[in-house]
Amino acid sequence: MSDIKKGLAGVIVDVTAISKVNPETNSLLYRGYPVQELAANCTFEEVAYLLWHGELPTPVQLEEFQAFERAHRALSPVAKHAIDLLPVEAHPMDVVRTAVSAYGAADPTVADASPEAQLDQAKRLFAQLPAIVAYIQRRLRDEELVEPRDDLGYSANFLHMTFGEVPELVVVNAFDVSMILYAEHSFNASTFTARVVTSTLADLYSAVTAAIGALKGPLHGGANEAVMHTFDEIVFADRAEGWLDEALAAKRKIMGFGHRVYKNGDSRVPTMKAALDTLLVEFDRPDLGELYEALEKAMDDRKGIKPNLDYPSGPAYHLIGFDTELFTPLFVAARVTGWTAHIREQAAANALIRPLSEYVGPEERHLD
Ligand SMILES: CC(=O)SCCNC(=O)CCNC(=O)[C@H](O)C(C)(C)COP(=O)(O)OP(=O)(O)OC[C@H]1O[C@@H](n2cnc3c(N)ncnc32)[C@H](O)[C@@H]1OP(=O)(O)O
Ligand SMILES: O=C([O-])CC(=O)C(=O)O
Repeated sequence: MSDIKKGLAGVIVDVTAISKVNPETNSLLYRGYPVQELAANCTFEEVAYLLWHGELPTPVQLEEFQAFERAHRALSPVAKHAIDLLPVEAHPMDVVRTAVSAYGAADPTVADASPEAQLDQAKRLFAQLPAIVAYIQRRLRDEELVEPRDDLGYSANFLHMTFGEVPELVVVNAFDVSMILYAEHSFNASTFTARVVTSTLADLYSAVTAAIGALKGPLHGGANEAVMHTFDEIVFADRAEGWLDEALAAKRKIMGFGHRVYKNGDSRVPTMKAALDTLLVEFDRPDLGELYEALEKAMDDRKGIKPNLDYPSGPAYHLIGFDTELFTPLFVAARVTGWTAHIREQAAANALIRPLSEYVGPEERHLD
């Protein structure tokens, strides 16, 4: 057997200038800036701009970008129609995947792969995703669609479209931080998927739709949902150790823990945990904080495995008021920035991604 790296573990497949994940220093840089600094000082709109353009926007550029985003916030009739055709009980990740695909099929620029057209498509998808996700949430609760407000920033408007009101600033800020932290993470499975699709010269929407499919799985983005199911199972902090022992004995994977690249903790967790702490205070839920810490400690004691970003994000989205099934679609709304930055980077220096495999099936044989 030749030297096969299962899951491409440890394999460097290309270069990227978008983000740097460094497990040795436990750091994550977006275009050179530490993500913690961006989360403390920038809005998600500024970070999106940075990921696409390589530089933070000047005040004039930011104003232009905000005006564009606000002009494309209303749910597209095609996306709405596609959503309305699906059963209400369909999983929101399947619905968001379908809505993005339908939106792309109806875009007359879909076949235009020029850098300018792809940037425009990326920015429109960025503006559309809050409308898509908010509408899916409202439909699940049998509530009417809420029109966007153009006097609000991205996150405040997202929450307004979801809940029909703008929550306290502390909630908007925690949500905005989560969007920034989820925006980009180098060659993770969904981003790599987007790059593979782009490498065939398929359009941006095909690449994003495929990436949404890759994100859905619980080993990747689906873990933020699964974390909440874990908390729902355990309920009380003093049951965390016993629950964990049973789960490990049953060889269950504990969702929200472990990472392919970080082996000593995820660089984004302290920032997201701080945002979660503000929500635990705001919603007076010390019990959830105790449960969070009890499971984290038990997992560290038993396996020495640390939480990843999905661990604090799950309970944060729960406190903000989203149904659990909406957590991964929120990840989509954030990661569409990273995916589309990578799609444009792949397209600009393309090579078809087509690795080899070692054949282990039957030797050549013939029909009698
Ligand atoms: C935003 C994101 O997408 S972050 C990732 C979100 N995913 C999750 O939280 C799902 C749970 N975690 C996992 O399944 C894994 O940690 C992964 C898939 C994220 C990373 O996996 P890999 O790098 O392939 O690590 P691998 O699965 O080889 O784990 C190494 C060892 O740690 C164990 N391990 C790793 N994570 C976990 C976990 N969450 N629960 C229990 N055991 C774990 C494995 O069972 C394995 O043990 P073994 O050597 O005795 O077989
Ligand atoms: O990098 C990964 O493999 C998964 C991850 O944390 C992300 O996509 O944010």
